[in-house]
Amino acid sequence: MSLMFGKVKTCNSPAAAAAAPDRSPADCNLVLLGVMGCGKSALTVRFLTKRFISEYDPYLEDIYSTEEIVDQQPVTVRVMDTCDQPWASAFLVVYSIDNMDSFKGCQLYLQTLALHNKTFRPQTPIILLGNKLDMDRYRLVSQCDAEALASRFGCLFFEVSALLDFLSVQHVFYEAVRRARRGGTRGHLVPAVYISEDKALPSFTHHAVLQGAAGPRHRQAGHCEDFQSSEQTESCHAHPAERLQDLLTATDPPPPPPLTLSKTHEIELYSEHEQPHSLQSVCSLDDFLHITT
Ligand SMILES: Nc1nc2c(ncn2[C@@H]2O[C@H](COP(=O)(O)OP(=O)(O)OP(=O)(O)O)[C@@H](O)[C@H]2O)c(=O)[nH]1
Repeated sequence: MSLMFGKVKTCNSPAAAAAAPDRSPADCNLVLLGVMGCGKSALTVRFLTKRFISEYDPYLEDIYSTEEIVDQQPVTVRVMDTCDQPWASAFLVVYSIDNMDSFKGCQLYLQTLALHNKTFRPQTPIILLGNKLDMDRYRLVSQCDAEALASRFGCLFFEVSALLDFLSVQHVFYEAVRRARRGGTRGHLVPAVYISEDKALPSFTHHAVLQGAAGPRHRQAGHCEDFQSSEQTESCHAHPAERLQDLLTATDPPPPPPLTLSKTHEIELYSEHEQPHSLQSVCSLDDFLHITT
């Protein structure tokens, strides 16, 4: 699979221009992890475009870049929606508050990331993010449990609704940028780790699979009923902690894969009540989003 990068759009905002007249923005790579359907694409698109779009093609992955001003400092934020990039400035581990399996999936991600953070300094910030707050009446994951999990892994915790609330979503992404800055993780390379989020589901998927950056993205669900039992499987489906440990024992992190730029389009995105938001990407938004309406 070729990797595609969104080209950084020209910074149109006067505030951005005033804040950084003569220096290029820092980069911040945010990676969203979470099981299928927890709302990673919705959060990504909400942050990038201020809009909520209800349906996406789940097989499309992409990386988008946008220039933002966070605490008066310009930053180029690259958002990677469950991609297999080998580096991240911060991770957003997402679940849906009305889906307990998605929350259990987060535990596995956090365990895996915690192992990674033990080995490498500076630590890569992690945010546990409960999505679909608008579904509160169907809530299955309590705030209390989520706070406890976040505290266990030393990460921040937020609940948002990609459907209802742009500002809260923006706040979380900005907070990730702040944490990445504080942690000094700018430009920090981490080993190539690919997490197949579908297989990370403890209850209705097979196994969490960590692979090199070029690894495929598996979609088919397996039949493992018990997360613990995945430890006893063959090596290609080993427990993620074991696979990660293998990766971490390598002295040199693998180099990033070559970047392949495809067509570039300037996309002008309008929401009903907002100013136009300009975003340049490697593909048209319609390629990325499967808009059914
Ligand atoms: N009610 C509600 N629905 C949401 C919210 N965010 C996402 N959804 C819906 O949840 C479904 C899955 O959202 P996606 O953004 O595609 O989830 P994903 O995690 O990217 O899924 P994959 O791409 O398959 O991994 C879609 O039908 C969205 O419309 C939210 O905040 N509230």
